[in-house]
Order: sequence, then C-alpha cells, then structure tokens
Amino acid sequence: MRLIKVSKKSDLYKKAIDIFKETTYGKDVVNIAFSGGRTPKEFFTKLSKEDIDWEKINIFLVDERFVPLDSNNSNYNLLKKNLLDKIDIPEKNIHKIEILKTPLDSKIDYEKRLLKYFKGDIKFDAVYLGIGEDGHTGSIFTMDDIEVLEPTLITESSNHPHKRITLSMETINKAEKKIVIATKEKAEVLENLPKFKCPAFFIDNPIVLMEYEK
Ligand SMILES: O=C(O)[C@H](O)[C@@H](O)[C@H](O)[C@H](O)COP(=O)(O)O
Repeated sequence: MRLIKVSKKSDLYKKAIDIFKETTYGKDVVNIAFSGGRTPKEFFTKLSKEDIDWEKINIFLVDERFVPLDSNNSNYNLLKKNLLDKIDIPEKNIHKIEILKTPLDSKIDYEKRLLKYFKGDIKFDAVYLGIGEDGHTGSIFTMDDIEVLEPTLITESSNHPHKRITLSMETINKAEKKIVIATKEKAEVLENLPKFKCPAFFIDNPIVLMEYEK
C-alpha cells in the first residue's frame, strides 16, 4: 500500500487529480472507473476544471445503485452533474451501468459491454474507490462478495439502501492503479482494516489518499 497523507481536503482532491493526469500521460486511450458516494463530488467538480484531453478518456462506473439514472441516489447522476455535464467528452466514451428491468439484466448488460470493450480481459488503468464506515468499497459489502470471480456482481446490504451492481474485487484488483480517497471521517476505518479484514482490506496494493485531522 502507498499511503499519502494530506492535512487539507483540497489537497486530497489535488493528489487525486495529479494521479489522474499521471495515468493519462503517454497513453492514446485511458480507461478509468469512478465510484459514487459523497466523497467524489468535489473531486469531480475540481477535475472538470482541469485541462484534460477527454477525447482519449473512457469513463466507467465502479458501482451503481439500482435506481433511475436521474435519481439523486444514482452514482451516474452524481458523475454527470459534477463532471460529465461540464466537460467536452464524446458520448461513446461514457460507459454507464444501465438501469434495466431487473438488477440481473443490468449486471449482464454491463458485464457484456465490459468484456466486449476490453476484449475479454477487463483491466482499467485506474479505479477510484471510496471506503464506507463499515469498510466496504465499491458496493462490495461482505466476505462472500469478495470471493466472486465474475467481473461484476449484484449486492445488497441491510445497512445501505438499494440493490447494487458493482465491479468485483477480482476486476478491481486487475486495475493498474487502485486509488482510495479517504476523508478524515474514514481514518478510524482505515486504521482498523487489518483487524477487521473488511472488503477494503482486500484491495491489492492501493494508493490511499488520506486526509488527517491536525
Ligand atoms: O455507491 C457508493 O456508495 C459507493 O461507490 C461506495 O463504495 C462509496 O465509495 C463509499 O460508501 C464511501 O461513500 P461516501 O463517500 O459517501 O462516504
């Protein structure tokens, strides 16, 4: 694990942007997956103001709640409002998790498109992750969820609303970079990860951007 500690929230997002830019250098096509939740909102807003060649960036979702895409609870909607609507990116570069008739339909559809796009081997250049107070990441909530070897899975948790479609830990871990953005409220969870071995503990070699309380 690479731990980068910063004392200000704004530096947390600055580091996340630096890594984003580093990831794009020298590449003709870049494939990045973003998570939802509250943490990335400001990161998306700041990222939208950067000088980035969006033509070469393909944006995917790490996870999605099974709610209409224009709902305030949709991860795609968060990404759209705070980043996609503010940048010049071709529609074909945006790979959302479509909300179809059932979560299974959505999972199958996303997985099919991922496999087609990555020609069978789903490897992102970077995956941006958050961490829940219970140690979940993406929408991977339980130890059983971690074991799934398929590229995506459907999950649910009594502590979190909505069924979810999420990349599996297997897929997340194949990414070249796994970046975890942790605001200071998450310091305690991060500290306890080795003890409780919750899903976020199983991210392989992450870059953890952590805001610490001064
Ligand atoms: O859809 C989601 O909720 C997420 O992708 C989830 O994994 C999130 O990253 C963490 O729960 C942290 O959420 P907060 O940033 O809201 O604390």
